[in-house]
Amino acid sequence: MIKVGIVGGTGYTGVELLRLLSAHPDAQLTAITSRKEDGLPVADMFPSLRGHVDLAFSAPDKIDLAQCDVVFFATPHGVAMAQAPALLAAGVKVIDLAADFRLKDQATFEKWYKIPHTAPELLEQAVYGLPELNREAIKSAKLIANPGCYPTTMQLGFYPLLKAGLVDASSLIADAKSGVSGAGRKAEIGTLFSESSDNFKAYGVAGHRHTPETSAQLQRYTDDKVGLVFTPHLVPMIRGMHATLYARLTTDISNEALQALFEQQYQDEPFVDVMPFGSHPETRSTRGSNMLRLALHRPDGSDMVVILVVQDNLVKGAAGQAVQCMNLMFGLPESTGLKHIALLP
Ligand SMILES: NC(=O)C1=CN([C@@H]2O[C@H](COP(=O)(O)OP(=O)(O)OC[C@H]3O[C@@H](n4cnc5c(N)ncnc54)[C@H](OP(=O)(O)O)[C@@H]3O)[C@@H](O)[C@H]2O)C=CC1
Ligand SMILES: CC(=O)N[C@@H](CCC(=O)OP(=O)(O)O)C(=O)O
Repeated sequence: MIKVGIVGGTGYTGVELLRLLSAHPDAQLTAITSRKEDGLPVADMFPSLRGHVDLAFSAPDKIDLAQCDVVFFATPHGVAMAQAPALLAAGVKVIDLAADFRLKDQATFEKWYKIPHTAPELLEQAVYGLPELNREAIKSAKLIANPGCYPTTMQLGFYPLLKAGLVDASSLIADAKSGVSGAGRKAEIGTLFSESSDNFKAYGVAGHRHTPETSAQLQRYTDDKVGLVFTPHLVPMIRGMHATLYARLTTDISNEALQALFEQQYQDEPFVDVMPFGSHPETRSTRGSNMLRLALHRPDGSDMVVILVVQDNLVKGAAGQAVQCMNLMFGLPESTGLKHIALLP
């Protein structure tokens, strides 16, 4: 059994990790931290876990995480970078769901996250945890930078087109919508029921930190300079993310050939579903599952290709993806513990 620690067990991605890992056949939950809920049984806070998790939360300074084989950080940016050096030195693998190790360039990280990076020496060894595009490196990684939720949709949607050199890399557009759980469980005015329900708005239009993350990753797959305009929106739902991606074709290609390109790219992927051409994937078709679904469109008379991508921001966008990485790092079949079908309605 893999002994698992979770730092930040009271947040939305933390409780999602608990849901997935408590049912994982090869994982044994060993340590779950909370600064505020030290001593409280996990199932008292989250009754959905009654009968599944019998541990209590521990304050981070009261627990020896070095006893774990792997520690997940489901914490705000800046927490993992403080603790990862000692854990890695003790032989513990680390999977960070935050952005501490996603950007290779320290200055870019500090510009966007507005905190100093305290473990820049680890940036080079950190492996970006997007299994569909980085599987071999993840298998031997000791430190995983789990991707952001929006970047997962953008990369898996644009990648086949960029790799095949079919689109203008300099004019990519992503118009994406997230459910409110994407903002976490912490109290904030913008996520109050009366602010976020029956309401719809864009944010971060002038610049969102997921733009440099996504651009840097996409740049790995093309020699042309990647230019990405990304606009996130908050929608009045709890879970789910929908990205509408636009790319300008530079080659004359049929719809059938485009569809075949995506189907071939993802044919062996357990968590990417290429739907029939012209489909309209719904966020609820991924709710609670680790599946990302996408569909291609060609607006009549246009040289643009439109890719619709949906996922559950807390699963494929965060905790499920992190467990997918754990499976790879420990030599397990990649889908272990991740075969849930989405919840309808
Ligand atoms: N929500 C989402 O859809 C996604 C989130 N992410 C990223 O995952 C991370 C976690 O997000 P999310 O679960 O939504 O956040 P939440 O705000 O819901 O939870 C944060 C957790 O971190 C703990 N925490 C906060 N500060 C510290 C600290 N200084 N030391 C130790 N623990 C701390 C909190 O617990 P306590 O206060 O009890 O200690 C809480 O359990 C973030 O970096 C986020 O950007 C990534 C992809 C998607
Ligand atoms: C709705 C909402 O607020 N979403 C978050 C994204 C959460 C996430 O995936 O981002 P990081 O891990 O990079 O923080 C946001 O836009 O900041």
